Amino acid sequence: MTSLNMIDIKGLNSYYKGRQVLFDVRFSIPGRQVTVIMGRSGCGKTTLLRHLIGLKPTAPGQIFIEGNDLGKFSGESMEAYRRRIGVLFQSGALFNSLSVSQNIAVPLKVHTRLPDETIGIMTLIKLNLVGLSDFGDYMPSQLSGGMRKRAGLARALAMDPEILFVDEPSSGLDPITAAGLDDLILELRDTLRMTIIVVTHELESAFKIADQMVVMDHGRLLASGTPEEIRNNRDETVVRFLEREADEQQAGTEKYLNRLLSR
Ligand SMILES: Nc1ncnc2c1ncn2[C@@H]1O[C@H](COP(=O)(O)OP(=O)(O)OP(=O)(O)O)[C@@H](O)[C@H]1O
Repeated sequence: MTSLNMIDIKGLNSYYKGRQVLFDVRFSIPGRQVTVIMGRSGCGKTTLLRHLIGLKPTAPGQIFIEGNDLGKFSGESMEAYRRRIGVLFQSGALFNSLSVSQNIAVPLKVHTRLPDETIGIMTLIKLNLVGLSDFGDYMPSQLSGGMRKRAGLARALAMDPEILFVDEPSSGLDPITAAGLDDLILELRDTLRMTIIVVTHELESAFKIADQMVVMDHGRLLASGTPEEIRNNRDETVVRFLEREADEQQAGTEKYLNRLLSR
């Protein structure tokens, strides 16, 4: 028996006010692996993510979740799907007026009727998972960028999602903190066996965490495959993308190190 993919995207097109930004995108996301969606700024990664989490209607084109057409989900099925997914947005998207613990408790309060005591315990478990056990009472403004990302991740994990979507985990973080977040993503895949979809333009991070990669360019799928297959892809546009990103990333790391050394 062939195993079912967690998600199949078939001929997805997308528009903002009549302007087409995704063109016939098709690929599959296997379960319990890390799939990385890569591409330069503006190529449509976040838009694709918005379709995948049901924030943008899929027609024309289809997205299947374990074989079921997302576009045909009833309100109830969509609610059930949302309970199965966790999303870490680019900014971390924490509520600034709530403490870290209160932020993590939000999905549990919205989606469950669990007593406060149970929610408190579950919140602690998630804080521990992301290495923030001592920071539950802190306000988001008191945290560093990396810690805010971790807190956002803890909130995305609050409902024990089967599928985790992460938008640009490294954005705004220094390379060392970003690497720590990559390790955490791999740990979630290995220990909790989650299906993880990461959107990024950071090459080093992408090759470190991906089981499967998808490269997008101007709203089109340029290539997909294992990291090995992408690295060996001889298509001119793919090669150019990888070389240019590597140069830019190197420049970014050098800039960071120079900044550190000049302090
Ligand atoms: N809300 C919106 N309204 C109109 N156009 C949009 C909107 N969001 C994105 N776009 C456009 O859609 C295209 C794809 O944008 P998208 O944000 O999906 O790309 P991206 O690859 O995620 O970029 P980045 O890495 O900078 O976040 C871009 O041309 C962008 O200008």
